[in-house]
Amino acid sequence: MNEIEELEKQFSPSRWSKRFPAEEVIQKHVEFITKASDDARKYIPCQLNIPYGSEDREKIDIFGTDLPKDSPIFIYIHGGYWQELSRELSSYVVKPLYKNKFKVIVVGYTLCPQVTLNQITEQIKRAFLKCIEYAKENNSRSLSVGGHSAGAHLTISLFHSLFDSLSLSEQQLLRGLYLISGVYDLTPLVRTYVNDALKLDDVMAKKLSPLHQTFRSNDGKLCKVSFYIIVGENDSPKFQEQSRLFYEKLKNLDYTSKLIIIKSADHFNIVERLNENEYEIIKFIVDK
Ligand SMILES: N[C@@H](CC(=O)c1ccccc1NC=O)C(=O)O
Repeated sequence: MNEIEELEKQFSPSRWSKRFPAEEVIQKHVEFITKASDDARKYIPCQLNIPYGSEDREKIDIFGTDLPKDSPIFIYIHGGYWQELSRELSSYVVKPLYKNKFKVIVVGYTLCPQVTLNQITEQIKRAFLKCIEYAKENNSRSLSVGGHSAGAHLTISLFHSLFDSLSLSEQQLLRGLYLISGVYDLTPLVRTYVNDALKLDDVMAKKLSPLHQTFRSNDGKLCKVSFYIIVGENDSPKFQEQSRLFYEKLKNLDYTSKLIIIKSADHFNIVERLNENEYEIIKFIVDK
């Protein structure tokens, strides 16, 4: 394999599953998330399609609208290399958290190449501000955010660009960030198929990479947010390495962080299992 082929393999999560061959693992993933997401919308009281902007996909879905008003909130940002999937296909994460009396907000955003990745980060900021507004109106006890793959990148980008400008009471609302199989360095993607839709150059890729961005140090542990950097045992070596490096970066800056390797999980069942009550990530979210 030449260097580019090796890079493409490292950044093709489907090629590292030990359960199914590449095409099959994606097909099964989409089947699973479609069915489980439909079920969530059918059985869990929700308010769908709440706009946070004027674009078609600038909407959030709120689940658990029958729960006590001040219930804790979990916000979910889906993955798909910023160019696939949707919030409609992502309500499969709701059920176990709902059973644990969490409201879940699933965030939609426009995909590349219709918009740039930088524009997506701006959309996510606006979506999050809408969630904060909702949390304040409802006197919510806490707000946590979780993202998968590209969604983990968007989650940490949100923290990087927005956290310091929140009021103290808004900052104190934020409890945990759950970064699942995330992408933290975008520079290797520039030379792969992923960039056909992203159209990033080296400068922009670096600017948007959490591993290259400057985070202020958490002196005195003023920021109380807990970071969970989670990656699958069967994610590619590059994905595992990026998670480890990002965890080390946060740790060195004194943020409360935990690195969690999920045994026998690949890039896809690591999030599919958010549909299971006994899953360890659910316990991390609920027990914190
Ligand atoms: N083309 C990719 C697909 C992919 O990366 C993906 C698919 C669904 C959900 C998340 C994904 N990855 C990152 O956001 C692959 O080969 O696995």
